[in-house]
Amino acid sequence: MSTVVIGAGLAGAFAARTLAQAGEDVVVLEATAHLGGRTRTNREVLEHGQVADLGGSFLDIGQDLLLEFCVEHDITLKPEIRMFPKGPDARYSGASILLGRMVIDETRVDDADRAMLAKEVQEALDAAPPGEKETLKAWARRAGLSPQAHAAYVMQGAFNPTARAELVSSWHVHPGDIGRICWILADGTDTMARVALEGLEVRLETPVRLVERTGGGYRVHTDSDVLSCDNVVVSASVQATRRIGFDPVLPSWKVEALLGTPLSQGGKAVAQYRGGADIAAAAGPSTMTNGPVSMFWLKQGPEDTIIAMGTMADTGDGMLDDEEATLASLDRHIEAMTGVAPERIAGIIQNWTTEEFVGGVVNLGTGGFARRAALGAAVGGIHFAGEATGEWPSAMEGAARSGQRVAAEILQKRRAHTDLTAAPRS
Ligand SMILES: Cc1cc2nc3c(=O)[nH]c(=O)nc-3n(C[C@H](O)[C@H](O)[C@H](O)COP(=O)(O)OP(=O)(O)OC[C@H]3O[C@@H](n4cnc5c(N)ncnc54)[C@H](O)[C@@H]3O)c2cc1C
Repeated sequence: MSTVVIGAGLAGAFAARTLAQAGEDVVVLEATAHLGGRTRTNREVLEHGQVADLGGSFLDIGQDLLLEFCVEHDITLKPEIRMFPKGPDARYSGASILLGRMVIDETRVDDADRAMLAKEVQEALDAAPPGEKETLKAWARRAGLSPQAHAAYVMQGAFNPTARAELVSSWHVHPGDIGRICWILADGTDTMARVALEGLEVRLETPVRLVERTGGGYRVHTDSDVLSCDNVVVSASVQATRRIGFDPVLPSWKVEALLGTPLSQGGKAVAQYRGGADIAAAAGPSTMTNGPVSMFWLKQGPEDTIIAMGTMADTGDGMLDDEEATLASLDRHIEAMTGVAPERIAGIIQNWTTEEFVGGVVNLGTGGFARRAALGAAVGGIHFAGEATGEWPSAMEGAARSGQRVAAEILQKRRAHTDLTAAPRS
């Protein structure tokens, strides 16, 4: 066997697929019982065969590798959703996000108030734009926003769940290069990894414990097996990579990069309701809130059902471990939008903070490109993929591209070796 890929998330799936297509022998070892990693989809809990995406769900404009992959493999994308409207001057910005539907303290902010808040924020953005690394809170203070505009501006940071929304860098919402046009996968986000891994050898519930260098290659240790190979692809999150043993130990620059790269913390809540048409009409494509569900969006299903999916920051208040309390809060947010207590028929929440083989949500670009380069650099025949390792920051596209990158590294090395051994001796 030539390559062992650790992890069946998008990075591992795209690495394995690219290698296999080039004729390499590949085995994928996945710690959990699921394909897709942080694009996990639950198919058991919701009624009418509806799927619950527990991790990544939006393919945003610019995620071209994955969008093309979906088109090529007949993976159905739901029609485009504009999560956030354009601002008054046709820009997407921290202010235009505020033009979307909004619930603060479980009370709907009416349209006139929202427009006032957005105007106040837009004027402040024009007068004193935030610095690239300035946090939402720091800028809101510097700009002298009113208390309500401050609250509304800062709560946007929790949209891509993070423990301390106010400490997210302004870069994440201004300029708003997120949520311009998004697509959701009709059959669940994990469909991409499932399709990419079709026909490949994948061993589920097989956590890798140790990667050991031998004379000419590597031995990969699981609880029940030791696999020998020429190359290893590590596609686990930074948190999960820290738990894998390496013998000899990884060089200090790699360890420092792994230790210095935080993941945001949080999860996802998904609830299914009756009365879908009324909820859709009142709530619009997406609603921002000041928690515990930071933002939710809707997907209509059969028989007038509707699914609300929301991201949750882990603020340490225990909500991510309290399914009923979290779903009840989502109910109250829907009620705030519609004026009627909704009839919930199913629900599920996913805590990524405590997920053993992930340990968080995403790397929010806090590392900078120097750290990304160190995270992605190979150590001998050990190649590192994953959303935190590529130029594309912290998203499904970044993960998939990083998988292709490590596959190219391995194939190039293989070609160079073949050329060398085939070269005539002079
Ligand atoms: C709640 C949430 C919402 C998100 N929303 C979006 C979104 O809307 N759009 C978007 O583009 N991105 C989104 N993301 C981010 C996106 O899902 C991730 O960036 C991407 O899926 C990461 O893929 P990956 O392959 O790098 O890592 P992972 O998906 O973490 O895959 C790594 C795999 O390695 C396995 N593993 C770890 N350790 C071991 C071991 N020792 N042995 C064997 N296997 C191991 C893990 O179980 C996992 O399956 C979201 C993420 C979350 C959690």
